Amino acid sequence: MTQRIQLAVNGAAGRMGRRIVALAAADDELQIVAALEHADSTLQGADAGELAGVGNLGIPITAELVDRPDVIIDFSLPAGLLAIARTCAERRIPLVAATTGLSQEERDTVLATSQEAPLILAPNMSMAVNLGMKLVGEASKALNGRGDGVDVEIIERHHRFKEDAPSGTALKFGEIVAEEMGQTDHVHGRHGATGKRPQSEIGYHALRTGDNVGEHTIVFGMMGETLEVTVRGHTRDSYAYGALAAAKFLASQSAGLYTMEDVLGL
Ligand SMILES: NC(=O)C1=CN([C@@H]2O[C@H](COP(=O)(O)OP(=O)(O)OC[C@H]3O[C@@H](n4cnc5c(N)ncnc54)[C@H](OP(=O)(O)O)[C@@H]3O)[C@@H](O)[C@H]2O)C=CC1
Ligand SMILES: O=C(O)C1=N[C@H](C(=O)O)C[C@H](O)C1
Repeated sequence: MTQRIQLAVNGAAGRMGRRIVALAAADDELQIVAALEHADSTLQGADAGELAGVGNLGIPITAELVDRPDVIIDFSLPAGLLAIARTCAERRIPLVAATTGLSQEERDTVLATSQEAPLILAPNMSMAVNLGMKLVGEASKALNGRGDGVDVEIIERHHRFKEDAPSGTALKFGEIVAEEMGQTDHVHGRHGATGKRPQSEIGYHALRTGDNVGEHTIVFGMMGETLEVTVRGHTRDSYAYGALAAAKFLASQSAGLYTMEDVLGL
């Protein structure tokens, strides 16, 4: 029998961490070897499988990574990602980094990990969202320079518990559009006497309602017609399956920066 890929999960007691634990526990190619949380977590010592609803796995939530797993998946907070990225660089452990809400400086710090270890840093691991990014890139290229102008607005909806806005995915969509169309002003919501809308803007609108697991709509508004690209998550497993695929991909790579396009073959 081939050796299973030994997986550690950072943020293992969170909404995403629990889905990663549950799906990895049912995956013949993976073995969960560590479930990490910050030292102050009230869930220290609890069994990761029990928390994830898949029964006792004999893997307690802990703050310390004792052994060297083949790969780590992180869904935590910026501070948690920065700490685990440091560990991955020191021990040359492949890292799938999914946490959003990083400052530019934090992002650069995490990206530097790729000099020592294989790294994917992606705001969204879902197949549909990553395909949506390709489609939005194509649309932006095709619409660039259109005579009567194209107004791009990005609307995202997430659950009430989300701690960052706009979503990392919305920002990435904006980056993709701006790369093709050249908008330089990124505007977050509008209020008051805004004046006419300049073509140099991309507008971002973050809705926070109930238990929404994530929706993104990219609006290309023109004179006479509108094109919209929408991606809707139905469950968190859309992200979790992508993260597990990324972990399997990354476990056998050498140090460097990889993308979800590499993983998904897009
Ligand atoms: N790339 C992608 O595809 C996706 C990315 N995300 C991103 O993943 C992140 C987590 O989302 P979600 O699971 O919903 O959030 P949760 O708040 O449910 O989970 C985060 C977990 O990380 C824990 N944590 C906090 N600080 C640390 C630390 N220093 N070290 C280790 N663990 C820590 C939290 O503990 P405590 O609750 O005690 O603070 C919590 O258990 C967010 O940034 C979100 O935007 C989410 C979905 C998809
Ligand atoms: O916090 C979430 O839930 C999500 N966060 C990610 C983001 O900020 O883009 C990805 C997904 O939309 C779910």
